[in-house]
Amino acid sequence: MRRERPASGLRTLRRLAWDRDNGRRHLVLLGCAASLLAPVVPLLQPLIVRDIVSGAEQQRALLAPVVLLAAVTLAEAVLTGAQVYLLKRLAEGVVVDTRLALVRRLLRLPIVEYDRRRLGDLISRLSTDTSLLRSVISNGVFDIVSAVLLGIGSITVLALIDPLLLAITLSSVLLAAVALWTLMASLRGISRTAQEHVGRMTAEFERALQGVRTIRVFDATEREYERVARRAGDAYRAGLRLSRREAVVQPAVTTAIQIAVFMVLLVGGYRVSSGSMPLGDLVAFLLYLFSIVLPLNQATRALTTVQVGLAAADRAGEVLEIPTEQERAGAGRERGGPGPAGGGGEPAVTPHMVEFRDVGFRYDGGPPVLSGATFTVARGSCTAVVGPSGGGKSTVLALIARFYEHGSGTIRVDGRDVRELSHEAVRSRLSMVEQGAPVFAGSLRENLRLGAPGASDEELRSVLGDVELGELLDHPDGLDRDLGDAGIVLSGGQRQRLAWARALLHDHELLLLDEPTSSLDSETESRLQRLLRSRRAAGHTTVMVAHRLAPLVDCDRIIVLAGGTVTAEGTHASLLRDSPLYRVLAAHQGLVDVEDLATPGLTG
Ligand SMILES: Nc1ncnc2c1ncn2[C@@H]1O[C@H](COP(=O)(O)OP(=O)(O)OP(=O)(O)O)[C@@H](O)[C@H]1O
Repeated sequence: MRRERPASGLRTLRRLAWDRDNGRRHLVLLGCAASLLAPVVPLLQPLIVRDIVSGAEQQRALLAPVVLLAAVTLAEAVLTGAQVYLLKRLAEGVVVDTRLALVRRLLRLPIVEYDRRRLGDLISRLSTDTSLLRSVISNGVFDIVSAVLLGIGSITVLALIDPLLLAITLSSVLLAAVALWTLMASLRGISRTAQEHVGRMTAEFERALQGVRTIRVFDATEREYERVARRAGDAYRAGLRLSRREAVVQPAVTTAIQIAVFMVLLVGGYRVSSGSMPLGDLVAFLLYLFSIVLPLNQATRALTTVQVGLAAADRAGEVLEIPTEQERAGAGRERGGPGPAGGGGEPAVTPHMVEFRDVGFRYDGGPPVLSGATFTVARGSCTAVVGPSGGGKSTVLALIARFYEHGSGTIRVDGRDVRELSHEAVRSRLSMVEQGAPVFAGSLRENLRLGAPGASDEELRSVLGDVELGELLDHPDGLDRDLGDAGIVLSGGQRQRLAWARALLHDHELLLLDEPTSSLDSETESRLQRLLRSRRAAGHTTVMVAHRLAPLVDCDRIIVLAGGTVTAEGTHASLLRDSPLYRVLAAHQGLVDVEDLATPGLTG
């Protein structure tokens, strides 16, 4: 089941901009100060203008108020510049922090989370959603604060100048407030839906790019385009719903202000002409009205931006609240080095490098994949796991590497219950060649150094020779050669040998191999087997999963896994004698005569 904890965008923003002591608090405080100061100038300006108008009417000296007006206007320009810079800086900081926090967490999630989620959607949270956060801070929250303060200040001054005109103004502005309130109630939800559609579109597009060759061959380009287009259409429609709400609100606010201005002009003009109101008061009143028009419009836009940004922060927060692999498993009682279960005293070397006792496992609520699986892998041995497709062989390797938490029973690695070890401690004992042998975009050197960052170029060249990849060094760029996305410039066999080279360089005591020779010719396969024999001679342990039995015949022990349980184990020779299933596998690969299949008990 997908776990969707409700995440609060506000909480996420607070965490990133304030809680973490990352030197950004002073920016937040300065931003707040600038927002508090920003309304002061527009509040002062009309009062000074009123003085100037009255002074002109009464033919008083105007120098002082004019100089004051110039100083206040200059101060406003400086303040605005400082505010813009501070807020942009704060916004960029929050965006980069969010991105880093997301990447940090996204690289450390339990493997099961990657199984559950669409990678494209996770990428869209990192790119599109975090960009939306920027405007929340740079022209969102603080604009609203300034506008509210300016509004309160203006209303107070307007009340002092003329309460009747203020009452007329407020009744019109109430209309705008109702429209705004209605919009805000729904904006965040619609925006969140729009962003989810963008996430799904990215996921569909990523899927299409990943399988672009297959799509071409099966003439499915147009159908794939339709899939992406459907998601783009969903995002477009959600965007339109958003725009429709905004389209109602913006004019409602503007019209309300215009009505207020007309009413003030009408009533104020009448009162000035009848002598019950000084002209300076009417001018000042109108200037105040105009001075809140712009911030009010700005605040309307800012409220929209904030809602969109908060929806984005919700989505980022959702990921940030998924516990990492380590957090979910609990910190692991011990992070330490090799030793027997229970620990204490001098670590003893146990005879088994891997031990499965009655292990039961199912993927994320699916059917049982392993049930009561029990076997051991002797230290320094080469052990193979064979069996029908889908029988759980790769799952065994995944559980040894602790990619998933097993349900029941006990798994020991190097004599230690894996649940007592941290994930890092388990993995510090092993190397792996995965099925499909992933190669990373980047240079040959970067790929080789993935698990051995300190390896010298000499060591890299030597290991390439060991796995028969010396030919790659003939390229003019040598170790700097760019291997393209997912190692596209390499052949399937080269990619597999590169995965071998990487695992050998990593050189840990336990080597896990999942179908490691499926793309190799028999000569290269023999060469790699010799490498395994020398590792075995050095006391290292190998667990190998393979369909083809030929490369496994000289393994010390072969485990036959079918239906999630170990049905037989022994050497190639003993299994041919004792395991009907193994004989069937061997016969289908031409390792024994088909007549042998007639042996009694074969179908049992
Ligand atoms: N990440 C996953 N999420 C859900 N189910 C999975 C996952 N990986 C494997 N399975 C299921 O678990 C079962 C065992 O898969 P596993 O890959 O371990 O088999 P296998 O013996 O290695 O098969 P093959 O020889 O074809 O590689 C299969 O039924 C498969 O569908």
